[in-house]
Amino acid sequence: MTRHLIYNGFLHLTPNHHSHGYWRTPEGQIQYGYSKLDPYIHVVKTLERGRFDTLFIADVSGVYDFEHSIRAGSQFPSADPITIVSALGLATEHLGLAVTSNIIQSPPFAFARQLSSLDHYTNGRVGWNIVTSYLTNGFQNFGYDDIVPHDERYRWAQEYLDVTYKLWEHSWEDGAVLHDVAANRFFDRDRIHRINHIGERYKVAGPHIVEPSPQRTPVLFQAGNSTAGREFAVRNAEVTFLPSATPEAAARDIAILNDLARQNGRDPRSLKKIVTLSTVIGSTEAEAKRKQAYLHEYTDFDAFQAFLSGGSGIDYFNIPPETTLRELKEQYDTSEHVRSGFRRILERNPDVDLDSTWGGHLVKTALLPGRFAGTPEQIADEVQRWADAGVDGFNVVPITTLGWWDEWVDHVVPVLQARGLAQTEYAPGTLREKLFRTGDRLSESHHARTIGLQNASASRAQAEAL
Ligand SMILES: Cc1cc2nc3c(=O)[nH]c(=O)nc-3n(C[C@H](O)[C@H](O)[C@H](O)COP(=O)(O)O)c2cc1C
Repeated sequence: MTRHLIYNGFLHLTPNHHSHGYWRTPEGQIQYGYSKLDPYIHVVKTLERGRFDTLFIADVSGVYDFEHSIRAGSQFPSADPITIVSALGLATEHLGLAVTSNIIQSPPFAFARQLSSLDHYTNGRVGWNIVTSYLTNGFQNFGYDDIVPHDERYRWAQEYLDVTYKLWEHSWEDGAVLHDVAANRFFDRDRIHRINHIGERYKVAGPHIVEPSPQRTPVLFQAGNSTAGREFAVRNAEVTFLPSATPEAAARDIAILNDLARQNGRDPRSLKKIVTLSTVIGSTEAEAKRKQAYLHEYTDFDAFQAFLSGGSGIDYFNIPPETTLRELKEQYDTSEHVRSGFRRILERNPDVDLDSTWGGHLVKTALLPGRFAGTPEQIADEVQRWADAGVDGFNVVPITTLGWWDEWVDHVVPVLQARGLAQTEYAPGTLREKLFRTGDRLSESHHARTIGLQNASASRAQAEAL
């Protein structure tokens, strides 16, 4: 393989991630096992068999709406991804394990401690999908009356990250672990520092209370393609998810991000750009299309609309289906929720007619899983098109989060491997080393490394007084 394309298995610990309504088919009922551990063990073993880079667990900390998403089990309920990582780590040897965690649900000190612990227990295979949360109900579950405005969430996220960076990268110097029996020193207290972070939202003394893990900072994943989202990505992310719906759109999005990275003094290659790949696999094209039609037939459009409404802040149920895409686009541009979402919908079809109606568009393009239906060879062609546009990899979206992966691994992966589009063996080392081949740690020029500890000398004095 000339270029390492990244493959993430994308799922959510919930009955229905993106195939809203499919649970009503005999095939979809495998999702009844969503709250058990064993089916996920099978998933990660399958992903590892298929040499996937990472299991990527999505998460929300609230409900999309109180009607259809609850009735249909659409991203409701949602178990905490962090709780499953130790178990999945034990069942695997190489697979990266990336969890989504938003900035509202746990204070940065507690979260940094959890991720350091997991990075130890998985020998350095942990990643973090940094999200700011887009659900109003999510904010209401953590003491807010309403969603915090979009750009303010990104400022908040930066402070949250800065606290975790100080804990992961700066609280413990290299060489702090001594195990020196003769000197009676397990640790070198002079190399372990309080961080004394005092910011707008957080006041955290430290020191970090987990010793540095193999990667220190977990591999940083992020999505968000608004202006604020892109700035956040080039400052922090190592892997970013593009909303691009076509290879042409991806090439444009990549060029914008690369320019921004360069302006920020960052090597654009250090930021991997990946897209969503959702497929229906058939042994013939006709079979794939039949399966896609079946998926479509069982789509629960009310649940799908609730999902779109909760994420966008636009109540589609109160918008007449004859509303034009142009009118909706204007609302999305100023929405406090997900700004790049509607752009993705528009770009799915580059020739989209802005004067066409929302109702027509919904029916035509509802299917996230199954956006591309074809044979393994056709899927490999599609992968090649994206790779040629410059994307670094894919979030593979299954039809059902449980059970479906064998089909991909048995039928698609061998074709991808034969064409040099997927790895046949894992590289050794931590997740970061596997993905970037530049070592276990974040690069020295990354903001997390350069931020240092303000008042480092004061912190050292305080550390001495520990
Ligand atoms: C592939 C992908 C996965 C995402 N997963 C989650 C998730 O699990 N939880 C979440 O709250 N947001 C998730 N998001 C939403 C992003 O975190 C972000 O809110 C969104 O991309 C909009 O950002 P923007 O307004 O800067 O464009 C995901 C987005 C993408 C494209």
